[in-house]
Amino acid sequence: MKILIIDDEESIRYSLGLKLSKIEGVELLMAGTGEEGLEILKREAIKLAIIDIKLPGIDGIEVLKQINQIKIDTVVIMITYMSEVRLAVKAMKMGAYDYYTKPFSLSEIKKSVESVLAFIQKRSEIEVDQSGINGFIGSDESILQIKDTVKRIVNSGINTNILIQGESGSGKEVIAKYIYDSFGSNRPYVALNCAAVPKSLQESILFGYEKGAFTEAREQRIGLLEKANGGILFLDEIGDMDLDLQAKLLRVLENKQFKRVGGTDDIAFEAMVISATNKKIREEITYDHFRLDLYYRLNIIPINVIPLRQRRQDIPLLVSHFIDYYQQKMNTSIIGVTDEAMALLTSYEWLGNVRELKNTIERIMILSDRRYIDVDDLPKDVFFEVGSNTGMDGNLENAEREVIVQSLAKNQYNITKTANDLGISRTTLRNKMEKYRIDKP
Ligand SMILES: Nc1ncnc2c1ncn2[C@@H]1O[C@H](COP(=O)(O)OP(=O)(O)OP(=O)(O)O)[C@@H](O)[C@H]1O
Repeated sequence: MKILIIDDEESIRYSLGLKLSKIEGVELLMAGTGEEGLEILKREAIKLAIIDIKLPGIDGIEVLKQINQIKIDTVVIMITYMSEVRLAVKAMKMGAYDYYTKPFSLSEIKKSVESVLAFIQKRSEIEVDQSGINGFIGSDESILQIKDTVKRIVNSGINTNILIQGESGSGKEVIAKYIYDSFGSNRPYVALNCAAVPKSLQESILFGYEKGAFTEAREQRIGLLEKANGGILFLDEIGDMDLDLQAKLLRVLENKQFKRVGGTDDIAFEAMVISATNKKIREEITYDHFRLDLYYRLNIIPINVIPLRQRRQDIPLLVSHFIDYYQQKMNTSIIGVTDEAMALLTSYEWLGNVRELKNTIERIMILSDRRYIDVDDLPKDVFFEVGSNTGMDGNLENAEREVIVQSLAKNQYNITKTANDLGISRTTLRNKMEKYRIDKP
């Protein structure tokens, strides 16, 4: 399994590398900057990335953001100083698996990495077939409206263009697939994730090329526009499309034809174009990062997916959908969620939207051997973000008290260690101990 360490401190790369290289089957890669690390992440199948938050150039949080965008399923662990634990907690909300605080014990990190690798191994065993998980689940009014819009598009039989906007992880790709499935035919479905492909390669991938068009073009290659003919072209993260290419795409959409790179023949283009973006496209237009004319062409039918926190009634539905799915795949003991845990899951902010919820359930299903997911199975950030809301009812308060008591006991009532473990500040921990009348025994 390939592990990538991104840290600008050579001594950390060296010592961590030396320790982790003792784990059997591990291949280590190193990067001193976020940019270098991202290059490696795009090129290699990295299973685990250990990333320092503070880096020269783009920082660890930005690297994590880009990992989310290019949709690789690398598990991420952040490294941070105690004084920056808040950033690490933010990273966990963005999908990081865990964080280590400096200075750390190398032996503890080795142990922890071994258990993460066991988790990754177990997860890879169930990743054989994810098709069953692709349903478009939701009964919120906004989701029903989207389903209705899709029905109308299908009934009209017209090849229109659709722009899906929504936060990262809210289900834009799921909707694109849902549209495709709703046609119920064997049309082609071709996708390009603009964030995952370097801008310099986007054109040749989309348009294809003729033999000899440029030095590396040793033979003719058919592009995605051609492959999508008669079907659907899904342009994911359209906000990351190169500006020159935006102009060329606009011409294709207007003229309904194009030429391969280095080619002279016009090729007809007749397909539905579905684009998606989590960027605020209006702002991108203001900053001249995105062409207004292309926006109008793509946005014939707008679909806006609202964040999960604005359609909380869908959370229990999604939770049981994911539990059922993983239950069947892994045959785990978990078959449901306690009321207290569901209350927390429903109140949490889910800044990473459905993706974060799905990852949370998957992780608990792999790690827990209970029958019902309970409060202390939940990641610490889910627990404490909700726990700090004032409108918490008695049950949740009891649950929070219990987690604090357990964590204090585990850490021999060491305030710093416990606060660190729980991902909250020492002051917050002290306040909570006072509120719940928890005294040192
Ligand atoms: N309504 C839904 N029903 C079932 N699963 C969903 C739903 N919405 C999202 N998911 C799941 O959540 C994860 C993220 O969804 P998806 O990739 O569609 O998000 P996205 O909006 O395209 O994200 P990004 O902007 O980062 O590309 C996927 O694993 C998907 O299966």
